[in-house]
Amino acid sequence: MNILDKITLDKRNEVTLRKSLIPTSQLEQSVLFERQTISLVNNLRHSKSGIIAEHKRRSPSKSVINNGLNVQDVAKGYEDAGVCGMSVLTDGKYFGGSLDDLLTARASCNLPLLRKEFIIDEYQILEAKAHGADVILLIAAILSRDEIKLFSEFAKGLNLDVLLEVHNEEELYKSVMPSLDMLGVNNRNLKTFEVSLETSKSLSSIIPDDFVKVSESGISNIEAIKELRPYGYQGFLIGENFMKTDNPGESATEFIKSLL
Ligand SMILES: O=C(O)c1ccccc1NCC(=O)[C@H](O)[C@H](O)COP(=O)(O)O
Repeated sequence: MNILDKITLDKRNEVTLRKSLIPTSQLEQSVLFERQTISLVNNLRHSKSGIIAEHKRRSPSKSVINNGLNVQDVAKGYEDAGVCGMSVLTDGKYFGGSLDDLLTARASCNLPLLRKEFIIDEYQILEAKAHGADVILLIAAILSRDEIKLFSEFAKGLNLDVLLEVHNEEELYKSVMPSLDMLGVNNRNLKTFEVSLETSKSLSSIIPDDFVKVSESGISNIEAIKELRPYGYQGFLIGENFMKTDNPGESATEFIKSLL
């Protein structure tokens, strides 16, 4: 069983439990449910850096990255650095995140926030909206085409942007549809955890121009971004490179300064 299968299996049990504890009507009554969302895709279209900076305490590939930070400082630091958006991992078991992290990030900055989660149920999209997210992630490797259509249309109905993540050609061909805003290529091989920018480069030409292209994972220097831009990438999702430092906001500031 690969890591995504394991995560998805656990997620199904987790979502069943969460649904039994908090009814959808309660999520829909959250004050944040009525808030006007901020579009990440618009920011990326007009940005010079295209950086989406992530809050990530640990991961299956790296175990601990950084447990000593608070979300508020990280969110404010990223906003001051001038990133386009912030990604907040909300999975607890594998990434050490939570919906509280999303809520804290929402209270701390005005950046578009991506709920970085393994979405397998519409309920998680309602949770995202109720906790201040502007964007959801859908992962093609764990969803059928029908599920991608259902979840992306549901998210668009809530004024959320949709980032669809693929790892290969097959996932890309299966997923392309008008209810997506951004197509993300994940450079991390989930069997070996190796990262290679070649994945983004090789898939770029088959991503239709209607979508903003985002390269995800393993971006650790500005040279990577300079290499990826000629392939049409406008968004760059960076986690570990910032989070492994004592001050992710400062690292993002330095990174963006040397990029522009
Ligand atoms: O990061 C992992 O080890 C991982 C393992 C299995 C599924 C997903 C995983 N990561 C989620 C992400 O997409 C990354 O956190 C994100 O792209 C940032 O990557 P990085 O800059 O390499 O931290």
